[in-house]
Amino acid sequence: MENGAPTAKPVIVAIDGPSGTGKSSTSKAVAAQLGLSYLDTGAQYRAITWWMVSNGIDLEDPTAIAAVAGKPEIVSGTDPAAPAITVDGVDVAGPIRTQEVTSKVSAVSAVPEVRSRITELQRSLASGAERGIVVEGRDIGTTVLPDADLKIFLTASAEARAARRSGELKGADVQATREALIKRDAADSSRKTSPLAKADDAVEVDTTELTLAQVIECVVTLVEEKRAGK
Ligand SMILES: Nc1ncnc2c1ncn2[C@@H]1O[C@H](COP(=O)(O)OP(=O)(O)O)[C@@H](O)[C@H]1O
Ligand SMILES: Nc1ccn([C@H]2C[C@H](O)[C@@H](COP(=O)(O)OP(=O)(O)O)O2)c(=O)n1
Repeated sequence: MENGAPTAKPVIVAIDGPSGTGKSSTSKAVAAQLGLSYLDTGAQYRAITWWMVSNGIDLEDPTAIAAVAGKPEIVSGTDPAAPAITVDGVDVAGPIRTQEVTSKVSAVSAVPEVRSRITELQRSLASGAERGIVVEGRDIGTTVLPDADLKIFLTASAEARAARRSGELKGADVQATREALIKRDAADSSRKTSPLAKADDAVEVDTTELTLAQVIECVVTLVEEKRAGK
């Protein structure tokens, strides 16, 4: 605090939506631009899934998943310029993005014991962010941080999302990517515990026809308006 000026109240921003709508790229850029922390909650669910796969846990059996949900120590960095994630001290930023983890993460993240463990980590990171934080995921506005200052729900057509994702996975078939995306969204939206859903008080932004720069600008403006009390 300089010259006795009051420190700005930390701002909590929740960004939810299905896969490929732009949550990670938007959240990282908004956090960097506004000097806030950043948390990728999907990376945490991927990390616990990676640990389960590496330890041979039967992922068809929710009881087996629940029994070991408390075992791995997951540590997330919150610097938007260098998002980091470790499991029991091992850097898993690369391994959590494999096709195998992607195809299994919905089954693991549907287990209530996994969700309560990860939700606790998320709340602790959010409350410790001095200047505020942008947290992206599926249930942030509805369940993890229902009192967030601003909630955004990003959407985009399945075609746009599949094209974006297959662009990332160099050479991936757009049709196959589209089907895998739709299947994962359906699983994430239909699970019993904190499914992917738009909070009643979230602002919905359809990014189908917007560039990433336009989405970032839109969210930055919404945060600034909130901070100004508009
Ligand atoms: N509005 C947009 N227009 C075009 N491409 C986008 C847009 N938003 C994100 N992307 C690209 O789409 C891909 C998926 O975005 P990402 O932020 O990872 O989505 P999510 O976190 O919702 O799954 C990335 O390669 C990103 O650069
Ligand atoms: N808050 C969250 C975030 C992610 N998940 C689950 C469901 C998602 O399919 C996976 C992976 O999330 P991630 O955001 O990495 O997915 P994308 O491939 O970027 O779309 O994790 C969740 O259940 N709750």
